[in-house]
This record gives sequence, C-alpha cells and structure tokens, in this order.
Amino acid sequence: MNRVQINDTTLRDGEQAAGVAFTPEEKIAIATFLDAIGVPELEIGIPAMGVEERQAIARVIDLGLQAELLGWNRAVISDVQASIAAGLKRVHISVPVSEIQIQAKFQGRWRTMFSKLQETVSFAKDKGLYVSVGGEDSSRADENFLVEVALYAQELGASRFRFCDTVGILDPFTTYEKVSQLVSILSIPIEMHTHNDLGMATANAIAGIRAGAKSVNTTVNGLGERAGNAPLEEVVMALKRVYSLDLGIDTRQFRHLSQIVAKASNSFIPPWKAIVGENTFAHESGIHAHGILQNPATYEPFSPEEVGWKRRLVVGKHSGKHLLSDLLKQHGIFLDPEEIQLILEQVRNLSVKVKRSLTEQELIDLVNNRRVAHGVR
Ligand SMILES: CC(C)(COP(=O)(O)OP(=O)(O)OC[C@H]1O[C@@H](n2cnc3c(N)ncnc32)[C@H](O)[C@@H]1OP(=O)(O)O)[C@@H](O)C(=O)NCCC(=O)NCCS
Ligand SMILES: O=C(O)CC[C@@](O)(CC(=O)O)C(=O)O
Repeated sequence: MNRVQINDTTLRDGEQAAGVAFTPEEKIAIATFLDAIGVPELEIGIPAMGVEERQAIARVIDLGLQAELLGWNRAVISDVQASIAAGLKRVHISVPVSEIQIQAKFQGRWRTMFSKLQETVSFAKDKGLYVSVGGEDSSRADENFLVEVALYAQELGASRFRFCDTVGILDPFTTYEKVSQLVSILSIPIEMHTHNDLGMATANAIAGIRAGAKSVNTTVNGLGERAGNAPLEEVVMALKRVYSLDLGIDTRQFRHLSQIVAKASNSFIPPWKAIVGENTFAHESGIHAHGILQNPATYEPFSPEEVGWKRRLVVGKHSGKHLLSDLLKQHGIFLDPEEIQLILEQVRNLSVKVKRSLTEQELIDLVNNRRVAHGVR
C-alpha cells in the first residue's frame, strides 16, 4: 500500500457533532496537539460561519504549526473570501453531487452546481490558493456524473478530490469499487471522507486507501455529524497493524489526545471504544486473564503502551482462580485452592450487586472479612 496522508477534520466535521462547540482556546489546544504528534494536515473550521470562527482560525494559523491548514467552504465566493480573510492559504470547496443533494440545494439545477464550482475554484486559484474539491454525497451520486464533476474540478485546477460517503451508506467492497474507478480516471489524488452511520467509517476509509486514495479525513474519537467520522486513532492503528504502514504519528499520545477532545466536546467515550476506550486493555474474564498472565499477546492485539495505555487486570463476575490468586499474592496473601474458590463466589456475588469489577481493596476486604468470620488471624 502506498503512502497516505491524514487530513484530520476534528476542528471542522468533528465540531459539527450536535451539541459540540469548541472555544478558540480548545481549538488551539487540539490543533497544537495534533500537530505535535505528527498529523500533517488539519481542516480547522468554516470561515463563513462568522467573525469569531475566523478569529479562532486566524489564531490557529498564527501558531505557525508544521501541519498544512485548510478551511471548509461551500461553492460560494463569499465563503472563499472569508477563508482568505481568516488568513488561510488552502481551501476546500464542497459541491453536492447526488440528485437528492442537488435537488435540496440548487432545486435540481445541476448546471448551477457546475457554474458555482467553476466560479469558486477559479476565484480561489486566481488568489493563489491551494484548492481541494469535495463531492458531497459522492457515494449516492450517479457514477458517471461523479466522474464528470471530479474531472471538471481537476480541469479547473483543483489539487485533490474528496470522495464523501456523506450519510455512511457504503460497505468496504462498494467503496473499493467506486474509489478505484475515480483513481483510474483522475490524475489528482483522491481523499476519503467517511461517516459511521452503519459502523463502517474506518473500514470504508481503509478500503478507499486500498483502492488508491492518497489522503483520508479523520476525527479524534470519531467525533462528527450523527454517528461521526472515521476515528483518527482507528485509521492510523489499522494502517499500522494491518498494512504495516507507519504514518509517523506518535500513537502513544492517542489516549491523552482522546481525553482532551472528549473534554472539549463535553462527551463520553464508551469503555469499549477501539484504541481509546478505557477497557481496551482491561482483562477480567478468567480464561483471558489466565492467558494474559502467561503471555499478553494471547488476548492483546498490540501492547497497551503503543497507544498510551497500561494493562489492567481486574476481578469481577467472570474472573477465575489464576487471576484471583495472582492479585492476592501481590498483596502478600496466599490462599489455598478451597479458599480461593470461596472468595471467587463472593467476588461474583458482590460484582453483580455493585454492577462493576471490584477494586483491589474490595477484594482484600472480602478475604479479611472471611478470616474474621472464621476466626483466622
Ligand atoms: C454556512 C452557513 C454560514 C450558511 O448559513 P445560512 O446562510 O444561515 O444558510 P443555511 O445554513 O440555513 O442554509 C444553507 C445554504 O447554503 C446552500 N448550500 C449548501 N451547500 C452548498 C454548497 N456546497 N455550495 C453552495 N451552496 C450551498 C444552501 O442551498 C442554502 O442556501 P440558501 O441560503 O441560498 O437557501 C451556516 O450553515 C453554517 O454556519 N454552517 C456551518 C456548519 C455546516 O453547516 N456544515 C455543513 C457542511 S455540509
Ligand atoms: O467536504 C465535503 O465536500 C463534504 C464534507 C461533509 O462532511 C459535509 C457534511 O455533511 O458536513 C460530508 O460528509 O459530505
């Protein structure tokens, strides 16, 4: 698989998630962090939103980051002017390409879409800007029509074409076919933009990359419209682990980054969320813990440290004797097999009652209480 570049859109599509509103300071902190870990391109907002958004974007530009910075625009001249006013040198111009979107936005007049694309791309090019063009709803567009739009964008001087699965309705197989077709026809690179409505954003992003896309949009934690976008951490780790493609991003910072974005977006990360959920390296079940105690590779796809975590072994409803005696030994408590079995039963009962794993102190208390009850010192 060829080299591919991340263009992270946490600060644009991520912030479009209902209820999410970053302060300028949060935008700065997130952009700085993404840049520091080696993300090479960031879509940092929508200048047409107004003066405050433009000021926040300008502050991010002023940081002098290594990353290339991009602003999102409709095919509207005043949007591009707003991007220029914010100080951006790179603009992304989006046009609807499916029948349903062209109907909603331009009353079905596809010629209007072409003329707006022409006007805005030419305007931006005349101003010396780098221009990327996005096909909104590419996945539902007529394939020949999509090719026509993309070729036109290329002819106008766009440097990249973004294939958008706007409502997340593709699977990886169809994504591969559609993107392969575009890659075979266009000479400019394709960028993947996938949504997670059917839980396939990461898989579709990877399928597009396998088909030859050279760039991919991600967001931290998968934050974004509705069910969100392809998560940065998942795309980077899938490329690294499945395809041995190291993008040079410091993955050890993923946990920290995830927490910063979760806080700024006032949202909660499910414990089982791939890579950044707090259970991703926690083991409670007896058979798993027994395996982990011998060799962590039995039940871990890669080391927790690689993405900023530490392994956790916890006792709970599904634990077994090996884990229990191992944890107790660490506290200098040695029980015979019969006692272990009795404590295990108590662990199960208490876990069901409190509906969680037990803390080490709760485990020790169970042992101590049993000793007191049986007059053991
Ligand atoms: C962009 C924004 C400033 C425009 O605000 P607005 O003038 O109040 O208009 P609305 O959002 O109500 O409606 C969208 C307008 O953009 C038009 N539009 C939508 N996509 C377009 C595109 N790719 N190119 C050109 N025009 C487009 C719609 O047809 C509608 O036009 P109209 O005002 O002439 O009817 C505002 O929607 C905003 O702040 N958006 C930021 C977040 C966002 O919507 N992101 C979605 C990305 S798809
Ligand atoms: O950049 C583009 O061309 C479109 C990106 C977009 O995020 C638009 C959206 O719905 O907010 C999508 O998913 O289509």
